[in-house]
Amino acid sequence: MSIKLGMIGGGVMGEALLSRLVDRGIYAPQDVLVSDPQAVRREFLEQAYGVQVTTDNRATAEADVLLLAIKPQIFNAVATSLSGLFDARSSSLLVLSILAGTPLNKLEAAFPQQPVIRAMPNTPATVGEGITAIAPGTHTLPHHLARARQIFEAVGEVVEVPESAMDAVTGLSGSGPGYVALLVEALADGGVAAGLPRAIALKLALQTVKGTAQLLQESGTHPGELKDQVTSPGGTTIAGIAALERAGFRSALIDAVLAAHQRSQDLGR
Ligand SMILES: NC(=O)C1=CN([C@@H]2O[C@H](COP(=O)(O)OP(=O)(O)OC[C@H]3O[C@@H](n4cnc5c(N)ncnc54)[C@H](O)[C@@H]3O)[C@@H](O)[C@H]2O)C=CC1
Ligand SMILES: O=C(O)[C@@H]1CCC=N1
Repeated sequence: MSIKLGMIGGGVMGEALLSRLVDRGIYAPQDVLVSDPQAVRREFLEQAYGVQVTTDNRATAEADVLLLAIKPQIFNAVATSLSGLFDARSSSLLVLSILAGTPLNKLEAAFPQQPVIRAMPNTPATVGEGITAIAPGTHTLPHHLARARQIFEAVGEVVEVPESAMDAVTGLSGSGPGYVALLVEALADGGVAAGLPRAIALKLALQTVKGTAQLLQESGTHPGELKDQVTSPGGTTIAGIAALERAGFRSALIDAVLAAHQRSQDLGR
């Protein structure tokens, strides 16, 4: 069995990455081995993407690249299941960890002498619109970083940051899709409160968020300038913005990023 990509944990984020990597031809399905204790996940991933599946975490380390996509809380158990594997290994295994909070020094202790890269993708990766921050470890060489870039560019954009920035990245772009989903839902609720049918309200909310993000990105306009362009004197938008300011909208978002940043730090302890 020749395995090029091993993956430990085939849940939400693992699948998001896997689906695009296979779809884009970065890996052939038969070259991928996913380990997951849940039979239902293994059967689904095998059928949906044609990848190989196992319950044996050690088998995934036969690959050239190992993607860790388990919850940070079970990292120690997974590390124990792999112990001793690297003592006699002749070739290096590139380890890519997407675990929130889990620091490089902890990862590197579990994969002695191996190149390890800490990464933080986000769920828009599923549709190729993710953004992933990557931070190199002690044994990471330029070709390892290039490989990580190639893998994560299959699911969106990639930025390189020092590891010290990773908890902040997690609080912003890693967790960000949750905040934006809440925003879309709340905007639709507002539309419903103002008398719109639910389906129309959701469509309006979603396309407004998507279109505004695209406009900001493509035009390079500063968000404050776009806000000014929408805001007619004595008009509707300034009435809405005043209500948002009274409710502490901006500080709520700043606090959300800070709280998630803190939680990411706590998970690493
Ligand atoms: N969901 C998200 O938006 C993002 C998640 N992450 C990170 O990705 C990682 C995975 O998160 P999700 O995919 O959301 O979680 P998930 O719970 O959907 O997936 C985790 C998978 O690991 C499997 N698993 C449990 N014990 C295992 C073991 N001993 N060996 C192998 N597999 C095992 C589970 O059966 C499950 O399928 C986390 O560390 C999280 O911090 C990073 C960026 C975004
Ligand atoms: O909520 C979490 O812990 C993970 C990490 C970033 C997004 N989801």
